[in-house]
Amino acid sequence: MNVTFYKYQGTGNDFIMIDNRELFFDADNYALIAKLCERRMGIGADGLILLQNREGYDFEMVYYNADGRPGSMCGNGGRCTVQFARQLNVIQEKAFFLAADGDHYATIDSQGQVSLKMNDVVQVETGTDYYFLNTGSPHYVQFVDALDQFNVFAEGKLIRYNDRFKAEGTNVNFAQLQPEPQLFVRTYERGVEDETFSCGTGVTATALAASYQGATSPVSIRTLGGNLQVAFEATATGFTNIYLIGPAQYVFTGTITV
Ligand SMILES: N[C@H](CCC[C@H](N)C(=O)O)C(=O)O
Repeated sequence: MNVTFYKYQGTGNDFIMIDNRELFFDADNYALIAKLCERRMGIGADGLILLQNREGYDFEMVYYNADGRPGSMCGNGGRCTVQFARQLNVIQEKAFFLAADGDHYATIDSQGQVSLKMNDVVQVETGTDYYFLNTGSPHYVQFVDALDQFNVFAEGKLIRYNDRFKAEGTNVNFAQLQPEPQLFVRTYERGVEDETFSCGTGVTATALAASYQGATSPVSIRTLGGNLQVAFEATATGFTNIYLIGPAQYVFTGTITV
């Protein structure tokens, strides 16, 4: 079978996008998805996304981590799927779509920046040296010094595989407050099991955590793959009106025989 795919990236978090409106691609073939995401034997990506029809929505986003397993919400992938839906003429500059964590609204501005509304965060666990919250995916957030030199892979892996998290996994974000942009974030991603250049739900979680350390909305964030913004309002126990804003870019298209 020939599979036509589109490669997209959002601040360096890269995805294989497949137009599956006709359901030609077997969404349960996790081994094939892992193979396509593999960087030496396949196309190479941090994740794979199927764009599908869904009644009552412009489209549905079906997201898989690079290991082939169905993921939870992916913020950069969500922004890329919105841009992909526009390339396919499924939407113009506004979208209402379904993802793993529920409904999402998004808009694309004239600069190509995609603003994605994230689900409300109802609670934030605050530990002695960490925050733990769910922004569509689970995120552990720790503030550190000298983040440029920090071993994100080794330290992130230790937390992701500790007794608390090893069964379900968690994404692990390390962050540093700085003058401009306000925040620098690096993320070890579950399901990729490595540091990625950027993680949208992770940047969102870290911006919310940073508000307890004095950061104010909108928070500007630097990742290894570019800059993002997160806007939000605090509630009694969490946050509402959360937006993840940044670029989402088409890279190339191709066909692979599987
Ligand atoms: N890169 C994604 C996160 C994927 C979440 C996934 N790694 C998981 O929780 O299993 C993002 O931009 O939000």
